[in-house]
Amino acid sequence: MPPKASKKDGEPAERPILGRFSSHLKIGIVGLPNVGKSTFFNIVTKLSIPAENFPFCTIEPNEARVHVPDERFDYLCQLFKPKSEVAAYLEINDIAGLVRGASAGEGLGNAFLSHIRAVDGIFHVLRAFEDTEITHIDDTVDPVRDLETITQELRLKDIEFVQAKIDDLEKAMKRSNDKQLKIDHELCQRIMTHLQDGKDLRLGEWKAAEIEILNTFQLLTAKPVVYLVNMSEKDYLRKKNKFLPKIHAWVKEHGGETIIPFSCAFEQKLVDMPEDEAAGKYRQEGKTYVVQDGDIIFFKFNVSGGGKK
Ligand SMILES: Nc1ncnc2c1ncn2[C@@H]1O[C@H](COP(=O)(O)OP(=O)(O)OP(=O)(O)O)[C@@H](O)[C@H]1O
Ligand SMILES: [Mg+2]
Repeated sequence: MPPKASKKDGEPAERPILGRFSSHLKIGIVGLPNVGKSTFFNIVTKLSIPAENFPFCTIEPNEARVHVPDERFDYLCQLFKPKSEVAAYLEINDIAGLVRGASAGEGLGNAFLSHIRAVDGIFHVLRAFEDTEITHIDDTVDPVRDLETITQELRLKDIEFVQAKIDDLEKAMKRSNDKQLKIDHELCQRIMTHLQDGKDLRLGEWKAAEIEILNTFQLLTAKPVVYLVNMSEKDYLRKKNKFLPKIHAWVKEHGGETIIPFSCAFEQKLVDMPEDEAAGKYRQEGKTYVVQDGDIIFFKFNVSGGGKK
């Protein structure tokens, strides 16, 4: 059962999270080619899959499990000294880059869809670093255009899926008077209108019963998203990037999800350092900031890769 939206006096209603609820969470790294997805994957998982300067370097998805550090878990273990300690982990999938027209077979075609369909949430990596040596599939660095490209492709794929569902339901409705078919058909039509209006499904207002049906579809635009803004080391350290305000404005207008600015270039350096040296550097410089609901919250990473406020 998905959590219901609750509303305390004066507080805005919390948007329910669509999706599968399980103790085995999978997150997919999504974005245009050559934006730093595999580099990010290598940094978080401490692996070394190919992350080279050419589009479509990744074809097959790479998967890894990462430990999620949590000082509350450590505290409880110290307090209760349980016989076994099973800490939380997250499965991360590095997915091939998407391009404009991907939903119709451009680039690496449709294979990416099953990979995105299989995850519970999306890390959407955006390129906000300028480097003439690193090819951009659309020639110029423009993360807001890239956001539009990716979200449009995901929406188009959802439209295709829902249209097929509507066609199937209409065929079934000719053969049977089952009330559930009518309910599903009406919901699919509302989903379709929502998508055709250019809106992602996770931003819709759905009733609990509708969420249960929606969750069986595993639609791409229903998945929760965190935006990872990959900037140059210099911008990251001075906490300034010319694209960030525009990205922030776009995200605010399209659901206001979490934005995490970071730098693959900076993180890469730290990964290659001995832990003590990296920890020292993190303490000096390793502050990042999260932009959520218009607020900028500073927090420090710790060396094992997790963030704590
Ligand atoms: N912040 C950054 N500053 C400079 N260069 C970067 C930065 N982030 C990544 N790169 C470089 O960009 C190139 C592409 O990175 P990567 O292979 O990780 O992209 P990708 O999104 O996985 O691409 P694909 O979809 O083609 O697999 C690499 O040469 C990487 O070193
Ligand atoms: Mg890659």
